[in-house]
Amino acid sequence: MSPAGLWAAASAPAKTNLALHVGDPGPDGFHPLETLFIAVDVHETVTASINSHVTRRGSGVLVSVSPAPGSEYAEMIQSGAARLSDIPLDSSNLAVRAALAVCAAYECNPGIELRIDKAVPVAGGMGGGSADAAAALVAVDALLARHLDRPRLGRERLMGIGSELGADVPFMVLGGLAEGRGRGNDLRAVETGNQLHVVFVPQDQGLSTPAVFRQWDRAHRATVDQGSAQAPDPLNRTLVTAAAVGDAAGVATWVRNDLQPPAIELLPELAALLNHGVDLGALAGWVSGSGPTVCFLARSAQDADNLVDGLRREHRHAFSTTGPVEGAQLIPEWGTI
Ligand SMILES: C[C@@](CO)(OP(=O)(O)O)[C@H](O)COP(=O)(O)OP(=O)(O)OC[C@H]1O[C@@H](n2ccc(N)nc2=O)[C@H](O)[C@@H]1O
Ligand SMILES: Nc1ncnc2c1ncn2[C@@H]1O[C@H](COP(=O)(O)OP(=O)(O)O)[C@@H](O)[C@H]1O
Repeated sequence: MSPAGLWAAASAPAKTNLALHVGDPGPDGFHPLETLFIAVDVHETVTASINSHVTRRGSGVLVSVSPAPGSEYAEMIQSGAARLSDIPLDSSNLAVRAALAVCAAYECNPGIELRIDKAVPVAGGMGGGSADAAAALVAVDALLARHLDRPRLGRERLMGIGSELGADVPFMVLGGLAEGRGRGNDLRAVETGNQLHVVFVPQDQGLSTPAVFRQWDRAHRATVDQGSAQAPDPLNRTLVTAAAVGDAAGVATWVRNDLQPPAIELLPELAALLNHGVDLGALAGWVSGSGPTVCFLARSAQDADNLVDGLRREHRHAFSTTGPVEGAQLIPEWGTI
């Protein structure tokens, strides 16, 4: 706890992509995307406090990570399917980078301690590190505004800062359902109605996002080499409308992830799992983002629970979520702000 007793906590959701259309990379190596993000109700929580002792150590931001009690991630740690040591605790941690970026915006680093309560499996294509960054942006903004008695930077400015940290970070601040273009950080919010029920099946092994994009490149080398770089296909408006109104059958028909084939090339067992979920009653299955977490769409909360039960009977990790949910938020009752 900070000597001044000043601390703030924020949560941010995980995501999947109901559409992920990839174009040929530009000179910076990044791939232009057309994507439809949906934020789901599994959350990372970041608690930030001021600790002047921390300024004398390293970057001036200290981070610790614990599995969120009761989360599937905590179970994965307990069963040996995931290791906390996969998460860096130095200045490459996305939450640390986010805290430092907010400090830079305020031109002040009084020494900050971060605690991450992690519920989102690591390197799974669910944007857990980006959610940590988004929650840290919101928590540290509130903390420094109060510490310095200044107005908060606010959501728009935090999304701009998040853009510099990673392609997914601005969406984790925004949340809901949103179309993403460019690197995925040029966002347009979509108004939504009913909720969708999505079952996530995390894998014991992670996949590196750059490795999956490189695998995609191998299959598309011909067009890049010929100097005829292809833009990503535009989003399917029928899918966007179906997701907006919570029409699960419509989403199941049109869901599309261009990174799924390269993810399956890197982890071939994903193909059988995708078919198996549909055999167990899912409306559709897809790889979440760059994978390897697999998602299944269920018609109802009951169908989602039945699917989770079926998968868990086979000793798989699985949990059900709903979305869209809101983006990064302060948790007033967890802080002194
Ligand atoms: C694929 C997606 C889909 O939402 O997320 P994940 O499923 O991995 O969570 C995103 O595009 C990833 O977002 P994020 O994980 O924030 O990526 P970044 O840190 O910005 O970039 C990591 C690396 O991915 C590659 N990258 C990322 C985004 C993009 N539009 N083109 C790319 O080629 C680059 O090699 C980059 O160095
Ligand atoms: N706070 C963080 N939590 C998890 N991973 C992090 C974090 N900060 C940096 N990383 C690094 O980012 C990589 C991707 O993590 P993550 O965001 O969970 O996956 P994905 O990009 O597939 O959604 C990890 O393998 C890890 O090395």
